Amino acid sequence: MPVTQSPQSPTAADALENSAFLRAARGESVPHTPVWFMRQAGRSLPEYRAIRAGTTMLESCMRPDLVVEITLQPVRRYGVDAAIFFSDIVLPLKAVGVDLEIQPGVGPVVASPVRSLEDLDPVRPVTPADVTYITESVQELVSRLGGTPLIGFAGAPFTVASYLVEGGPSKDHAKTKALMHGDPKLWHALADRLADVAIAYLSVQIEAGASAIQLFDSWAGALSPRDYAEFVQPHSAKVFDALAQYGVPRLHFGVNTGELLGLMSAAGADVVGVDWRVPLDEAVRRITADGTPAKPVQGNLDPALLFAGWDAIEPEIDRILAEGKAAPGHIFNLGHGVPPSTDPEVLHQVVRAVHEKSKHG
Ligand SMILES: Cc1c2[nH]c(c1CCC(=O)O)Cc1[nH]c(c(CCC(=O)O)c1C)Cc1[nH]c(c(CCC(=O)O)c1C)Cc1[nH]c(c(C)c1CCC(=O)O)C2
Repeated sequence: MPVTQSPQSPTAADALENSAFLRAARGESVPHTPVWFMRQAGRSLPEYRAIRAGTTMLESCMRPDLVVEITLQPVRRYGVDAAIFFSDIVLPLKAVGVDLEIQPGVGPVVASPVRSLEDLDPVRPVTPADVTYITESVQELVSRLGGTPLIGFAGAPFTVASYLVEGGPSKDHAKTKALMHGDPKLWHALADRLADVAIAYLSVQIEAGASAIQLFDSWAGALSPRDYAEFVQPHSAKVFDALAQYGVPRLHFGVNTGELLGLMSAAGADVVGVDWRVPLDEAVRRITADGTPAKPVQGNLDPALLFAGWDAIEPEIDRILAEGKAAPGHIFNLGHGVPPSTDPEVLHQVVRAVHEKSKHG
């Protein structure tokens, strides 16, 4: 097994290995339920808005000074149990020269959407030399974070393909589904290429010291289980298989994936992320329906609840912690990303409550 870079001191390495996040991800007993938030770094934090002023999103992702500071901001403010690397799912494409940008308030926009096999030529996996700033940022973060794990991430083949085929964000993913069914050969070539893109990008992050990885298939919930099984699962499985050699926990998440939880788990995830639509104990039933043993789950407070007041949030935390006990490990999170208008104080209160309520649990 390749040895990932350890933090400098043996005590930090020990604290890291025994962190609540990594223990829960491995299904081991924990001192408290670990908690972090998808999109914990970002516009909800005034210190993020200040440091990002005048720099585009993708430029920021290529500057280690900004990546390190932005990744650390929510860890400092909230005391979350894990940091997530500040980057974006389209960064590895930008890094190899695919013509795209991230438009504020919109998302990734691609200049020449994929329509033919020739359009795949620019879509190639990064080499470490393409992204020295990623290696540098991860190494610096690992040494600064000490006992707090750093989660690396990438976009899964379907979700990244959707941006490349639609040319930008889409509600129905209609062009992507049309390509999938109308030209399966091109679809599989694209998805296979994007599996290699994710493997390369995640390998760089793990080799630089990331303790876990999350594969975001945010938009997979748009697919029927049948389409997911035929057109998507084999490509995501390729990513998980290729990373197994590193031995770090592999998390998998998508929105609206209630019907897909079993298939997404079977793709090779060690931890299954769940949005707010399916209670965690029901998610465990769906994951184990085909006879596979239960595995740790992550989730699943509805981000909309962050605006409902503490009297509404607190019972939801209690419910989610109780339902999470059905799994061999539970990592508390939202059911999707932190909305930009969230009051950071509410997130801080959630972290404190999860820790307090789950102590010795
Ligand atoms: C689908 C997707 C994207 N990017 C990502 C996903 C999968 C996760 C999910 O489902 O939310 C992944 C992502 N993007 C970003 C992170 C940072 C780490 C974290 O979670 O804190 C992560 C994990 C930073 C970002 N990525 C982006 C921002 C906002 C940029 C800004 O601050 O102007 C951030 C902080 C831009 C982006 N990039 C993308 C979108 C939809 C947007 C938002 C567009 C907008 O509303 O402005 C594509």
